[in-house]
Amino acid sequence: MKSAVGLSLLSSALASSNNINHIPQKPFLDNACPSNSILHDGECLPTSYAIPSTTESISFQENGTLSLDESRALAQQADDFPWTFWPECYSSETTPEPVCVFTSQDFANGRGIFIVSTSKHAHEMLKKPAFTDPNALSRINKHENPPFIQYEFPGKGRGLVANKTLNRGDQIFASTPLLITNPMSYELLESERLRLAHRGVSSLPPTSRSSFWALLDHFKGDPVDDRINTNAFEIEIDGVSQYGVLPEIAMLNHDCRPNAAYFWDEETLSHYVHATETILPGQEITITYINNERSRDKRVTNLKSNWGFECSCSACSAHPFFVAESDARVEQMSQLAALLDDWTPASRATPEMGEALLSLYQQERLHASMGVAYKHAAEVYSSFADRDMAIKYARLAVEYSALDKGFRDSDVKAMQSMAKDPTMSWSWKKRVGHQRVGGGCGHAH
Ligand SMILES: C[S@@+](CC[C@H](N)C(=O)[O-])C[C@H]1O[C@@H](n2cnc3c(N)ncnc32)[C@H](O)[C@@H]1O
Repeated sequence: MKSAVGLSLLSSALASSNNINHIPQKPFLDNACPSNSILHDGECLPTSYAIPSTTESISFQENGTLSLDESRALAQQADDFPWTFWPECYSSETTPEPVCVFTSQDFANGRGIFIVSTSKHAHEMLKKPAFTDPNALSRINKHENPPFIQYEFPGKGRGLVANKTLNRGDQIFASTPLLITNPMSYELLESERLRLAHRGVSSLPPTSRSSFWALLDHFKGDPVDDRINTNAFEIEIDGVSQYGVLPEIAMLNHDCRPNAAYFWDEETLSHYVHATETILPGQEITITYINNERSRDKRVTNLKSNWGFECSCSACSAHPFFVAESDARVEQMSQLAALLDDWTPASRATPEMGEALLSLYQQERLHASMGVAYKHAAEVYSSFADRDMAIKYARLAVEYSALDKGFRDSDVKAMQSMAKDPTMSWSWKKRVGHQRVGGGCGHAH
């Protein structure tokens, strides 16, 4: 299960009061240095800053002495250099190559982005449609006339409240991150990691920089690090789990029974949020920061230890009787899911179990993750060769899972195929002949 706002575990181990001052910026003076070097503190820069003729295989050296203006001028001197500033880099014994801050102020029509990563990873990102296809972001970062207003909630700070009816499947946001940071940066000295993060924020275009500084700093440590820790989403790029900060989506508060779901689209480097049920005007729009398919105590502990707040959502603050009932349902859900996941010849799974699982998800108001239950139901019906029921639930699985996992997700694609023709699914007839223990008719369809 993906986790949402998620850097706190990593950073709490590393957090300290080691605040870094903003990097001083000196005005850049046109200089009389040769074209492959630059004036710095009255001297032409050393060879580690030599400008390559191609951006493909640049290996940046550890550096850290250039002002932003100087590094902008150096970047401008290189042919086809994709970044707005010459990257500042640091390395340690455990980093395979220097970790640098790469900024593009042009990215996403001038919204900008900075990436703290190795040159190899950052240049892989440049090959994504988000950078290469001018139309890839045509539906992204459109924040005019939003379907919500910002509201201050006692005890949980700012949140977003619907100002019109949102139906299941309605898009609420689609945004690109202001920053992406690779966990490898945690292998640098903390002062160097923080320096790269501060440098990145200073290098964003002014509007995006202001959006970053307007974010909540829940833990009150280093001001940049804290904003990242409080607001980052876990995102995967080229198989590597990283952290991204998206200021619009970071305004959504947590609820264990959320009414919206999000997913990350790696190709467009965009994060989408959709309504997963009807949200009426005046209702808060919420997402989940955690896996909710666990007991209330586990959810509360997770939120407290990783995000530092007491969960006050209705599922967490209910009367102990209702909490116990909810926990029992969640436990039963996990048992049913395990039975439905058993594809051995001894499997006792039945379509009735799939129906029971769906009912429990609905009772628990876990609409945002219903895709999982619909997938189980589609597969179990397919395994008993019930074509129509497999199609019905496969269609629902696609609709719900696409909101939660994204339209490129492998489960979504598998359910799309099943909805077209269940007989081609790997699960088709897998359990025909199995006894339907405890289920209605007691025989296979
Ligand atoms: C990503 S921010 C959400 C927006 C935030 N409320 C703000 O004012 O910017 C996450 C922070 O919001 C607060 N928060 C989110 N959901 C909450 C909840 N259910 N109960 C209490 N505080 C919550 C916590 O301080 C958490 O660290």
